[in-house]
Amino acid sequence: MNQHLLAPSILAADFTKLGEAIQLVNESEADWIHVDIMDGRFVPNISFGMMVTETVKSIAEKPLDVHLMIVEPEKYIETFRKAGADTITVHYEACPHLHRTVQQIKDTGARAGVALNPHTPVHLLEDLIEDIDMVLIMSVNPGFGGQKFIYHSIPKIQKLKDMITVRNTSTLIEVDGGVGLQNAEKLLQAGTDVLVAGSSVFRAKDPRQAITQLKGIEREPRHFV
Ligand SMILES: O=C(CO)[C@H](O)[C@H](O)COP(=O)(O)O
Repeated sequence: MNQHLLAPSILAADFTKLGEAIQLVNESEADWIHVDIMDGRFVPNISFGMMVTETVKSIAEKPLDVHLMIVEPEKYIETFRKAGADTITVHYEACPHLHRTVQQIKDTGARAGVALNPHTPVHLLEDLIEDIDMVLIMSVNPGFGGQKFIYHSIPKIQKLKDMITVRNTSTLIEVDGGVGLQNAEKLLQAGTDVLVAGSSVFRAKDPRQAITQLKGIEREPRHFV
């Protein structure tokens, strides 16, 4: 049995009480704080940027998992690292020179993640998987919280897990979008290491209890055939 990580996404928090939301995560069993950066170009929505990230970092007691849903992410990697990002994830679809961008993230000392939109197949990472610390499988189309989970993400996670197992790399698999108690066990069983949960934590009646429940799910290792 190996324990998964949980990263509550502050996109779903009440922004008038963002400090309280961070405090709640600080005091909980959650592992990371997921920070969604949206630019209104790569995705149709605009969220927040480096100044909010820096403010979150100033009170966060857990690592910041920064997901850049932006075009030309290579222009902002050092800035987000300085703002406090511990993991920086860029989109496959936004990076024509992904190998270079991954190295750029690593050079800052941050963990390097690559996100795949729902339509992007995992085999496209075959020639880069050894260099990536984490692959983020988007299980909704990026841009908004509270969307319906796309079921096809599960076989995709299994394929990615098989690729990671064959290559014997320590790459983590993170899943983001529509994640909650209703599908977490299946996601973990398929090979997920990190669950991102927005609405299912911050829109829950009792967010603290939601975190405890999402962390409490156990998984047996999936046997590779
Ligand atoms: O990246 C995101 C949207 O682009 C969010 O992190 C994700 O959607 C989480 O929100 P929810 O758990 O409410 O689906």
